[in-house]
Amino acid sequence: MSKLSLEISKDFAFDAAHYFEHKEKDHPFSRLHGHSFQGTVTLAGTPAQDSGMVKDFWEIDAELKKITAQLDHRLLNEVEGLEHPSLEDIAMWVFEKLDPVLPGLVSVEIRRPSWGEKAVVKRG
Ligand SMILES: Nc1nc2c(c(=O)[nH]1)N=C([C@H](O)[C@H](O)COP(=O)(O)OP(=O)(O)OP(=O)(O)O)CN2
Ligand SMILES: [Zn+2]
Repeated sequence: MSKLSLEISKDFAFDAAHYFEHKEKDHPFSRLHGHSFQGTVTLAGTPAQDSGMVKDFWEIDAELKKITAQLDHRLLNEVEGLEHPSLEDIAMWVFEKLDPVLPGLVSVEIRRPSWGEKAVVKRG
Protein backbone atom coordinates (compact mmCIF):
# COMPACT_ATOMS: atom_id res chain seq x y z
CA MET A 1 0.00 0.00 0.00
CA SER A 2 1.26 3.51 -0.77
CA LYS A 3 2.18 5.77 2.12
CA LEU A 4 -0.88 7.52 3.52
CA SER A 5 -1.15 10.84 5.30
CA LEU A 6 -3.91 11.85 7.67
CA GLU A 7 -5.34 15.27 8.49
CA ILE A 8 -8.17 16.25 10.81
CA SER A 9 -10.02 19.57 10.77
CA LYS A 10 -12.32 21.50 13.08
CA ASP A 11 -14.40 24.56 12.31
CA PHE A 12 -14.97 27.58 14.52
CA ALA A 13 -16.75 30.92 14.24
CA PHE A 14 -16.86 34.39 15.72
CA ASP A 15 -18.55 37.72 15.11
CA ALA A 16 -16.45 40.85 15.29
CA ALA A 17 -16.13 44.45 14.16
CA HIS A 18 -13.25 46.10 12.35
CA TYR A 19 -12.20 48.99 10.11
CA PHE A 20 -9.28 49.64 7.80
CA GLU A 21 -7.19 52.72 8.48
CA HIS A 22 -5.41 52.56 5.14
CA LYS A 23 -8.62 53.35 3.23
CA GLU A 24 -9.65 56.94 2.53
CA LYS A 25 -11.93 58.55 5.11
CA ASP A 26 -15.28 58.04 3.33
CA HIS A 27 -14.55 54.55 2.05
CA PRO A 28 -17.01 51.95 3.49
CA PHE A 29 -14.12 49.80 4.70
CA SER A 30 -12.67 52.68 6.74
CA ARG A 31 -15.93 52.92 8.68
CA LEU A 32 -16.61 50.66 11.65
CA HIS A 33 -18.50 47.55 10.47
CA GLY A 34 -18.92 43.92 11.44
CA HIS A 35 -18.71 40.44 9.97
CA SER A 36 -19.50 36.86 10.87
CA PHE A 37 -16.18 35.08 10.44
CA GLN A 38 -15.71 31.34 10.12
CA GLY A 39 -12.50 29.36 10.41
CA THR A 40 -11.01 25.90 10.10
CA VAL A 41 -7.91 24.50 11.77
CA THR A 42 -6.21 21.42 10.34
CA LEU A 43 -3.80 19.08 12.12
CA ALA A 44 -1.73 16.30 10.57
CA GLY A 45 -0.61 13.23 12.46
CA THR A 46 -0.89 9.57 13.16
CA PRO A 47 -3.75 8.16 15.24
CA ALA A 48 -2.58 7.14 18.71
CA GLN A 49 -2.76 3.38 19.27
CA ASP A 50 -4.86 3.66 22.42
CA SER A 51 -7.46 6.15 21.12
CA GLY A 52 -7.39 5.96 17.34
CA MET A 53 -7.26 9.76 17.36
CA VAL A 54 -4.72 12.23 16.01
CA LYS A 55 -6.03 14.65 18.65
CA ASP A 56 -9.34 14.60 20.47
CA PHE A 57 -11.67 17.16 18.84
CA TRP A 58 -12.81 18.08 22.34
CA GLU A 59 -9.25 19.19 23.20
CA ILE A 60 -8.96 21.12 19.92
CA ASP A 61 -12.26 22.81 20.71
CA ALA A 62 -10.99 23.85 24.14
CA GLU A 63 -8.05 25.68 22.50
CA LEU A 64 -10.32 27.25 19.88
CA LYS A 65 -12.64 28.56 22.59
CA LYS A 66 -9.68 30.37 24.21
CA ILE A 67 -8.88 31.99 20.86
CA THR A 68 -12.42 32.96 19.91
CA ALA A 69 -12.93 34.46 23.38
CA GLN A 70 -10.24 36.99 22.41
CA LEU A 71 -12.03 37.84 19.12
CA ASP A 72 -15.78 37.33 19.50
CA HIS A 73 -17.87 40.52 19.79
CA ARG A 74 -14.73 42.64 19.90
CA LEU A 75 -13.28 45.44 17.85
CA LEU A 76 -10.45 43.54 16.18
CA ASN A 77 -8.33 46.69 15.70
CA GLU A 78 -8.00 46.81 19.50
CA VAL A 79 -6.70 43.24 19.79
CA GLU A 80 -2.93 43.21 20.32
CA GLY A 81 -1.26 42.14 17.08
CA LEU A 82 -4.40 42.71 14.97
CA GLU A 83 -4.05 46.40 14.23
CA HIS A 84 -4.75 45.69 10.51
CA PRO A 85 -7.48 43.05 10.84
CA SER A 86 -7.69 41.62 7.32
CA LEU A 87 -8.61 37.96 6.80
CA GLU A 88 -4.92 37.43 6.07
CA ASP A 89 -3.72 38.97 9.35
CA ILE A 90 -6.44 37.23 11.38
CA ALA A 91 -5.39 33.86 9.92
CA MET A 92 -1.73 34.56 10.75
CA TRP A 93 -2.65 35.71 14.25
CA VAL A 94 -4.73 32.59 14.96
CA PHE A 95 -1.98 30.33 13.57
CA GLU A 96 0.65 31.93 15.81
CA LYS A 97 -1.59 31.58 18.88
CA LEU A 98 -2.45 27.93 18.19
CA ASP A 99 0.94 26.71 17.00
CA PRO A 100 2.45 26.30 20.50
CA VAL A 101 -0.60 24.49 21.90
CA LEU A 102 -1.73 22.28 18.99
CA PRO A 103 1.11 19.97 17.90
CA GLY A 104 0.67 18.92 14.27
CA LEU A 105 -1.05 22.16 13.26
CA VAL A 106 -0.66 22.52 9.49
CA SER A 107 -3.09 25.27 8.51
CA VAL A 108 -5.56 27.89 9.65
CA GLU A 109 -8.27 29.16 7.33
CA ILE A 110 -10.41 32.23 8.02
CA ARG A 111 -13.51 32.88 5.88
CA ARG A 112 -16.31 35.33 5.26
CA PRO A 113 -18.59 32.82 3.59
CA SER A 114 -21.18 35.19 2.14
CA TRP A 115 -18.80 36.14 -0.70
CA GLY A 116 -16.51 33.15 -0.71
CA GLU A 117 -13.59 35.16 0.72
CA LYS A 118 -10.92 33.31 2.64
CA ALA A 119 -7.29 33.41 3.73
CA VAL A 120 -5.31 30.25 4.46
CA VAL A 121 -2.02 30.10 6.38
CA LYS A 122 -0.05 26.90 5.92
CA ARG A 123 3.14 25.75 7.53
CA GLY A 124 6.17 25.84 5.30
N1 LIG B 1 -7.57 40.73 0.74
C1 LIG B 1 -8.56 41.25 1.51
N2 LIG B 1 -9.40 42.13 0.99
C2 LIG B 1 -10.38 42.66 1.74
C3 LIG B 1 -10.52 42.27 3.07
C4 LIG B 1 -9.61 41.33 3.60
O1 LIG B 1 -9.68 40.95 4.78
N3 LIG B 1 -8.65 40.86 2.80
N4 LIG B 1 -11.51 42.80 3.81
C5 LIG B 1 -12.37 43.69 3.33
C6 LIG B 1 -13.40 44.27 4.26
O2 LIG B 1 -13.46 43.53 5.46
C7 LIG B 1 -14.78 44.45 3.72
O3 LIG B 1 -15.63 44.86 4.78
C8 LIG B 1 -15.36 43.21 3.10
O4 LIG B 1 -16.49 43.62 2.45
P1 LIG B 1 -17.33 42.68 1.48
O5 LIG B 1 -16.42 41.74 0.78
O6 LIG B 1 -18.20 43.57 0.70
O7 LIG B 1 -18.13 41.83 2.46
P2 LIG B 1 -19.43 42.27 3.24
O8 LIG B 1 -19.23 43.58 3.88
O9 LIG B 1 -20.59 42.13 2.35
O10 LIG B 1 -19.33 41.15 4.32
P3 LIG B 1 -20.32 40.14 4.94
O11 LIG B 1 -19.47 38.94 5.17
O12 LIG B 1 -21.44 39.87 3.96
O13 LIG B 1 -20.78 40.75 6.20
C9 LIG B 1 -12.30 44.14 1.95
N5 LIG B 1 -11.24 43.56 1.21
ZN1 LIG C 1 -14.78 44.30 6.77
